[in-house]
Amino acid sequence: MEFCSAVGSDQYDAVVRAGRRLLVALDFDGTLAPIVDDPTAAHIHPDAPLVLDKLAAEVRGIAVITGRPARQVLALGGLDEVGDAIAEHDRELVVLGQYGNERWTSYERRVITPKPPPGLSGLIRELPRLLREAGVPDAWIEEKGLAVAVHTRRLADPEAAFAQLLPALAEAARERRLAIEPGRMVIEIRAGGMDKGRALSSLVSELEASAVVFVGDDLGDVPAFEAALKVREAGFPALLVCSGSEEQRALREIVDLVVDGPDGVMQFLRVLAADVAAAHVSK
Ligand SMILES: O=P(O)(O)OC[C@H]1O[C@H](O[C@H]2O[C@H](CO)[C@@H](O)[C@H](O)[C@H]2O)[C@H](O)[C@@H](O)[C@@H]1O
Repeated sequence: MEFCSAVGSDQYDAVVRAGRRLLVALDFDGTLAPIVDDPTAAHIHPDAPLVLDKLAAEVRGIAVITGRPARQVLALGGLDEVGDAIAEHDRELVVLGQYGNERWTSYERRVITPKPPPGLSGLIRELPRLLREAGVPDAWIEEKGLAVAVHTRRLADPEAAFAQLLPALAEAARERRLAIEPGRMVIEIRAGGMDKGRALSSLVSELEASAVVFVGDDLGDVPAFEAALKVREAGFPALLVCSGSEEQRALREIVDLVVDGPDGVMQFLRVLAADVAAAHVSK
């Protein structure tokens, strides 16, 4: 493994030694699932169920922390079944959807979700007009219950459309006291007050984990990387891993390791599982 931070190698060794105290948290799109043009067809990497199962046997817990609605990611990820397999090792799979606003666990098997933020339904009604006025009438609108996402990936010039839309959608969000979440060819408008960092920090406390690995690919993952850094600053091991892409290079500056997209994530998790297992044997 080629680490890109000065502390990456030591942190990797320390999270391996943490073993059953280690929480591994992963983003979904671009990390566990390859990016595809149609968001409704973004299925989990075919190797992921087995890889997560093997890893779960060695660590404290596995979590998926995603911008997707929890129910959607359960279906696209086959995560119910992954939860069944993990239960065989007496481990829990936690899914935190909509940037931590929704929660599902393989022990409880129900999605807990808050009410949509005030202002969202009015904004959704206004969106077709806003898109027309921004000169991007054909952007795809994804209604997510607690949020709305506007996608440009399937347009003729996705980057230009994204740049045209961002100021208009940021203004519309600000007027309604909603948060804006730019991502890979997507601009999301959602409730503020929660992000993947808060979600990760709460989960570390809840599971009493004393080491963390977080893997993500996009700007919405930055708060989770920052939360992992706080774990490290508190004196516990934390490894920050980027699922690398040409599309999103900004994360490379803040992480310890860049792997080659979801294929690279699978390879990293396999090696991590094997190293943690070997460390248990040698104890
Ligand atoms: O937090 P994540 O799990 O990474 O979810 C973030 C957003 O991902 C989805 O959009 C992204 O993936 C699509 C499928 O590969 C792709 O077409 C799109 O361009 C990407 O931005 C999803 O549709 C959003 O709702 C999520 O918030």
